[in-house]
Amino acid sequence: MDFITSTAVLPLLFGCVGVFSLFKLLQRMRTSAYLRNAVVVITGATSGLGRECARVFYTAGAKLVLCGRNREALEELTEELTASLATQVQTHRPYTVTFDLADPGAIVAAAAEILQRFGHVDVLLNNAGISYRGAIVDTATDVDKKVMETNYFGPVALTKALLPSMIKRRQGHVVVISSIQGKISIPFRSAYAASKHATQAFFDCLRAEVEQYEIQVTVLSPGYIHTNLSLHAVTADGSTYGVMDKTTAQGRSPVEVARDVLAAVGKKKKEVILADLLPSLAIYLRTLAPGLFFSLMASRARKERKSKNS
Ligand SMILES: NC(=O)C1=CN([C@@H]2O[C@H](COP(=O)(O)OP(=O)(O)OC[C@H]3O[C@@H](n4cnc5c(N)ncnc54)[C@H](OP(=O)(O)O)[C@@H]3O)[C@@H](O)[C@H]2O)C=CC1
Ligand SMILES: CCCCCCCCCCCCCCCC(=O)OCC(=O)COP(=O)(O)O
Repeated sequence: MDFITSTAVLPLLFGCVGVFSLFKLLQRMRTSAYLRNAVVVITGATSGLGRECARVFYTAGAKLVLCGRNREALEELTEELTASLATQVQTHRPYTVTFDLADPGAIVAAAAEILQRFGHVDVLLNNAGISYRGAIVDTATDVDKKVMETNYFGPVALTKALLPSMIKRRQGHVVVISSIQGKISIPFRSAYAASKHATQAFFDCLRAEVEQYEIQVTVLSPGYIHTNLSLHAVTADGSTYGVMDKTTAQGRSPVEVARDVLAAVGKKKKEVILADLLPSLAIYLRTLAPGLFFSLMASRARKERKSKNS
């Protein structure tokens, strides 16, 4: 046994570790080469995941275009990034563009400004989004529209505004942050889940249509992340929810998720689920045993209503 361990198993083990490490190193080098000096547009850069994505893409040497509605927050982030310690690659001072994704005219103007300034976009990271809490029966249709405008029509319009220049160059990468709720629908999230399902569908269609131009499309579906999403969520009457939910507070660190986003973009992944086992299994359950999934969701709705009323 000792003989086998020393003569065969150990060298094989070291060999495997060596090959794996080399593979990882090559992957990191490929990501780094892909993003160095690349023009990367990030929406929702003022907070949460977008802010952390800004950090990792900046450190990778990308030429960032930071987008959001809050000019001051964008300027603050720019100063913070440029003041950060030297990295291994040359970094670039981010450019900021302020616009509301619910304003179609502002989106077209922002895309024109970005193209005027940089000539092209290498990576568009559609990250901005808003969540919602409420019962369908109580929810004003304007609330449904607001969520769809921010999470669906806004990213669609921005993508369409930048797509012709990507097609012309036969180069570009469209990335979208969807959600596990783009795959399964849970009670009291109707507008949010609908907007994320629509996002998934649209960008799946886009992927197929632009493959001929060598344009990449990556859809990422995270589970809970510890950001301000629940604080910023809109409720049935249009007011802000303003609560840090336990599920959000116990979610993954946005720093870690941003690293996963960077890796997925670097590897030009088509789709990535960034969630724990249970939500990932729930996606399979929805497909393979929909009746059981619907019963579980109905029970979840009953429990949630009961705890709200008690
Ligand atoms: N946190 C979570 O548990 C999960 C989040 N996600 C997704 O991650 C993405 C980022 O959210 P997260 O960081 O968590 O949440 P945050 O609330 O922390 O950040 C949301 C960002 O979106 C921007 N935004 C919201 N509305 C608009 C608008 N109308 N126009 C332009 N920008 C807007 C905000 O900018 P500002 O208000 O300054 O304009 C902010 O920068 C979202 O798409 C979300 O659905 C997916 C799965 C889980
Ligand atoms: C084979 C056994 C399978 C067992 C599956 C049981 C079903 C469990 C249901 C799990 C539901 C998970 C919901 C996850 C939701 C989520 O991660 O959402 C991410 C977000 O976008 C969060 O937004 P929110 O505004 O809702 O905080």
